[in-house]
Amino acid sequence: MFYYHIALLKSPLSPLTYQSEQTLPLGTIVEVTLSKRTTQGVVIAEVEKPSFECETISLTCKPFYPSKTLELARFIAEYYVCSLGEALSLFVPYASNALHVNETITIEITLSTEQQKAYDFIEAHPTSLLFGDTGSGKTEIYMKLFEQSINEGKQAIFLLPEIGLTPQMKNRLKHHFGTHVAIWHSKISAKKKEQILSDLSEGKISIIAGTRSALFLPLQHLGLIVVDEEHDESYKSGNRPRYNAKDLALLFGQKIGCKVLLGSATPTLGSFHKIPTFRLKGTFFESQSHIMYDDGEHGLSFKMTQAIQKALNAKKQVIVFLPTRANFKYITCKSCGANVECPFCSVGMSIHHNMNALKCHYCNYTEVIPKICPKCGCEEIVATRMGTAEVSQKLSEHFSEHVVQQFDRDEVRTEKKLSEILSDFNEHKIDIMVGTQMLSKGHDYHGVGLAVILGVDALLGMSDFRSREKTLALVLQIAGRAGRKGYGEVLIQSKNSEFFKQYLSDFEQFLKDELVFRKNLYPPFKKMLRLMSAHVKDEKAKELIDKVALIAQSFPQVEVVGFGKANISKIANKYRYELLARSDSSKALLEFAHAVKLLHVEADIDPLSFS
Ligand SMILES: Nc1ncnc2c1ncn2[C@@H]1O[C@H](COP(=O)(O)OP(=O)(O)OP(=O)(O)O)[C@@H](O)[C@H]1O
Ligand SMILES: [Zn+2]
Repeated sequence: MFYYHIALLKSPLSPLTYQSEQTLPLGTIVEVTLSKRTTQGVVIAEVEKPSFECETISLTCKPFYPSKTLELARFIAEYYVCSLGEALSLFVPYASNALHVNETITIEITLSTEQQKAYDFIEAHPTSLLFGDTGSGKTEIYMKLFEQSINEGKQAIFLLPEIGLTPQMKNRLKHHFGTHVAIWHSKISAKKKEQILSDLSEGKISIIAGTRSALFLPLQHLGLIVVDEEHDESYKSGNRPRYNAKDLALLFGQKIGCKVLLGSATPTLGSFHKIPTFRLKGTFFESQSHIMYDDGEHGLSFKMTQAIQKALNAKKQVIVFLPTRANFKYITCKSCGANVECPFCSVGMSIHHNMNALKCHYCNYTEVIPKICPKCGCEEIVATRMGTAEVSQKLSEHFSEHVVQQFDRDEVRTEKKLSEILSDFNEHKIDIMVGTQMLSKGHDYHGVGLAVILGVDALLGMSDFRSREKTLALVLQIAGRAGRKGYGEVLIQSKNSEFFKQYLSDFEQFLKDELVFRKNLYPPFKKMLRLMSAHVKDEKAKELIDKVALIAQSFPQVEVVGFGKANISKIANKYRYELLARSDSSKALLEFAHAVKLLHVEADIDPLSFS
């Protein structure tokens, strides 16, 4: 009889011991029973006969995890504080009979002299950062790298924040690489996924373009990972394991020996600080942009409608950005000052006029818009902080001859609708597009003459040490959608125009100044860890975080920055508390995280969100 440690897939449990009559290679996927239920696990180690009775492995499966994957999963389990089974579950296993086909291809792109310099720099560095302005032509450089990768008989992964949002990118890839490229994201159908996996194992696919989960596909000849828009927070998983695909790409690069390229017009401070950087300046096409400010109250101002009118007169298109969905973010009582809150979350609910309802954006709870303040009974309650639906409506009324389109998650619910809107926009069937963050995601349209940016002061004022970096990056990305070819204007509504004036034309200077500000306090100089407790009973959640704080005392190298109620102290009826810790030593921080083995407490290493 042989004995093995089995990591149970998708289970938070530590590996368990099972027996087998035949020897099994490490990485074999097996079926075992646990409390009378059949479940899948992975053979991770052969062990001595244990002193207790153990159950027999019931079945072995064909697909398997190679030793490299086991090694990467071990790192993920250690670093992101999860079980090995959970870490392995991220990966798609390998088929046993994978083939490889060598092909050569030529694509029709000629790089400019500057682009070629960037390309040579990337070729010369195993890991690099392409810090290229919006519209500078980063994408074309990636395409050339993919061409080279195919011609070397290697495979490449092209990570994008939300490929679903950019059908344009899909078209560019398909145009150059045809069936050599496959698109992968969590919303493609199971059937389609199966087809891609089968094509992969037959060696038909050389490039996988997709969201963060694409990193875990079985690629035997991986030679290159490109992480586009590396600053984008959607690379970080919001669930356990809370990994960051960008950081994992860098790790995979080291462990597998493949090349890694990060690209962005607004790189994160961490990447800029650590990684050899090529600076690609200016736009590929001749273009010129003019930035204007409006320091009025939040809402549509005369200056704004004038600027829009001017762009429309010049037959240009306009994009209007706001960080808020719905008609209004809050409904506020004039007497007691309170926002009407969700009964299950400690957040104000938003007004959606099309449903005549108040809706919670955290748990989706919906109720009728009240006529009086539920707290004090006062009859004067007013809507505050305009959202996309309201601005769209106002602009449609004001510019009734023109087509206005709302562009956010409420309006764009399917991929079909998304491509329709974007292709209408491309064909200039839409004059004004009003949207949320979705507007900032790498769209390349040549007709946009004006970008209007609203509501950024609220983002700048968030209690997050990264709020300056995040807000500036967002504004730059949106501004970068205007005037990609020819003349473009940007109008920013803000009372912080000094800040934007100083840095919008020089993000690099911002990064340098920010490094000074973060020194000795925050990443990239310190490591951070956030521990969160959540429970239906308030006192239980608090008790848990108190326990965590007590455990922290045994780790002298770990500094507790603070602990107590989370920013949003209740979501979906669960009370939330948090502890924020930092350290110079990654090792000490992880030891502390692993020492906190409490049910209902979750660890988030290198946290990006503090809400
Ligand atoms: N070498 C080239 N030959 C022809 N067209 C190019 C070349 N490089 C860039 N372009 C064109 O310039 C425009 C901007 O390039 P691209 O979209 O690659 O910029 P980007 O750096 O990815 O921008 P962003 O950061 O805003 O997404 C595109 O329309 C692209 O097709
Ligand atoms: Zn709610």
